[in-house]
Amino acid sequence: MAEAAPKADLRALNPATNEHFGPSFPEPSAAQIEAACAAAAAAFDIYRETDLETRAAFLEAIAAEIEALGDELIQTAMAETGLPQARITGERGRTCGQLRLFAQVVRRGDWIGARIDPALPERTPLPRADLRQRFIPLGPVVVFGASNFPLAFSTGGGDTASALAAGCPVIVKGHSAHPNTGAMVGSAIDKAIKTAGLPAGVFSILIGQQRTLGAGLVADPRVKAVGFTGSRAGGVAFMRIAAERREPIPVFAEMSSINPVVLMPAALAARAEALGTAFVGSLTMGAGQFCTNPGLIFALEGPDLDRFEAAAVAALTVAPPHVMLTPGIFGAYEQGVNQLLDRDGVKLLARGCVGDGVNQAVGALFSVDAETFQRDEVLSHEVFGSSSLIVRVKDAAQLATVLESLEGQLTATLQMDPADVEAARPLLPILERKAGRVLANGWPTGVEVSHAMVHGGPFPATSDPRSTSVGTRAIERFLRPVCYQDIPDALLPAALKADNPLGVRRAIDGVL
Ligand SMILES: NC(=O)C1=CN([C@@H]2O[C@H](COP(=O)(O)OP(=O)(O)OC[C@H]3O[C@@H](n4cnc5c(N)ncnc54)[C@H](OP(=O)(O)O)[C@@H]3O)[C@@H](O)[C@H]2O)C=CC1
Ligand SMILES: O=C(O)CCC(=O)C(=O)O
Repeated sequence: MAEAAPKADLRALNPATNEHFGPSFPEPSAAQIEAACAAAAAAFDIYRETDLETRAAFLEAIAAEIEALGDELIQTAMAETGLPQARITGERGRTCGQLRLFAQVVRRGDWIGARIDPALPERTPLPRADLRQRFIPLGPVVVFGASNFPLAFSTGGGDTASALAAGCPVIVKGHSAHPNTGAMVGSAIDKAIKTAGLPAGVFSILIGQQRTLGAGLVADPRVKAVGFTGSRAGGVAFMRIAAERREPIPVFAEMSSINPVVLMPAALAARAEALGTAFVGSLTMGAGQFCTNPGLIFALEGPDLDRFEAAAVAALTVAPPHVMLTPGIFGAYEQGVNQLLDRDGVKLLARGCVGDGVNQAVGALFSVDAETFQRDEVLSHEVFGSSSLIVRVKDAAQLATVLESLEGQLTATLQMDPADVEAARPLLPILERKAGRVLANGWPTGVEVSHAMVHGGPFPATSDPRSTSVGTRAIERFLRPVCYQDIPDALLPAALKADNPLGVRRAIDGVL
């Protein structure tokens, strides 16, 4: 097979104008990939044993350095993504808040998970050894940021924050859709590294667009885990590379979700119009470029659903178009919508306003009956953007069956009134099995960064349903337990020494 022609050096593209701007980013060479992996490996043993205060202050310094980039960062991210100022400014706040939250987690030290089962030399018939456990970080982590969150899910975003909090050096594969934003945030992290006096290999960013870059990083034997947010195809490609390595490694990929919303009968009867309008608000926000976008609505057919549809149609018809992140993402959206337009049994209810700019998504709302939905697998594929499908069900039994047929999701939502509680009860176990977050009376877009948040779920929402990519539990993905048996106190890590110099919480014989 002929080799693909080499691509021109990467330059930023403004999706609102299709014009390139800013400097060229030459593709990182094999030697640069090698150097980043070697530096991360060399930094690991030093960084993972930094004291809690140093590591926490480092995360806070990253937040401060990102803020110090000021308006130039906001303007650059806007030009590279087409996202509006308020959104990028809010995202910067979320990014820095996330780093500061992880700093608190690091200081508290609970993540170390210290456990001590003291020796029982007199126990019969066999004595017990002294057993002490703590979590240690996995090693260098490769992070693939998302195109749709150039700050909060990218270079200095959640995966980077949680991996650094755990004590893992990070190598970011900079997203080709926002190279300048990535480079600016990378330079902020470099400054924080210098301030903290840490080895340079604690963080690096390689900005490029060749498949060999990401693939080479995931295959490198010094890399011990991967964080990814993006397409199902990309996530699955990295799962495969990671599994085929001589030493397979975990991949925490957040990929594809269509986020079912169930309109329960009493709620629908009481507030069909308000629900229809609010639904379109969530669907069209940010051109629907959220993996939490409400892509599927389920409700019993009848006049209340007709009212909901009428309100949604009225709201969508006047919804303005919005430029999408990249021409590629716009093309994929158009293809997804056109595919739905061609499907047997699928009815187009409404389109949004058409604009005169390039790469502008026009919202799309469809409806289908539950039998057709269940027969046609294509109807439950994610269309990334402001497209959604209303599935009309006949009765409660069919609703349960159709929910049971769904793939794994990041979220599942119930719009419900108090009178719906008993009808919702049997649905909850199904939704728990399908999704990482179950909501009542909200819309799934907008993920809170907190301790109890789960932004995860069964495949294909993620590659590993046991964790979350948002919230403080994300640190657990990058840790593994080690048990120290009869190790002398002088050699034990500080968290496990007899006099507990770190003052961390420890479980002694299982009791905290
Ligand atoms: N689940 C979610 O949260 C999101 C899902 N998406 C989905 O992804 C689609 C494309 O968006 P995008 O953000 O570009 O996601 P991609 O999955 O295409 O890209 C994400 C990152 O992974 C890299 N990458 C992807 N596939 C490979 C591969 N096979 N080998 C090496 N590197 C790879 C990309 O490199 P490069 O920069 O060179 O392209 C990029 O850095 C959207 O249309 C949407 O369907 C998008 C954003 C968020
Ligand atoms: O809705 C959000 O705030 C986060 C969504 C998300 O994780 C994504 O779109 O990648």
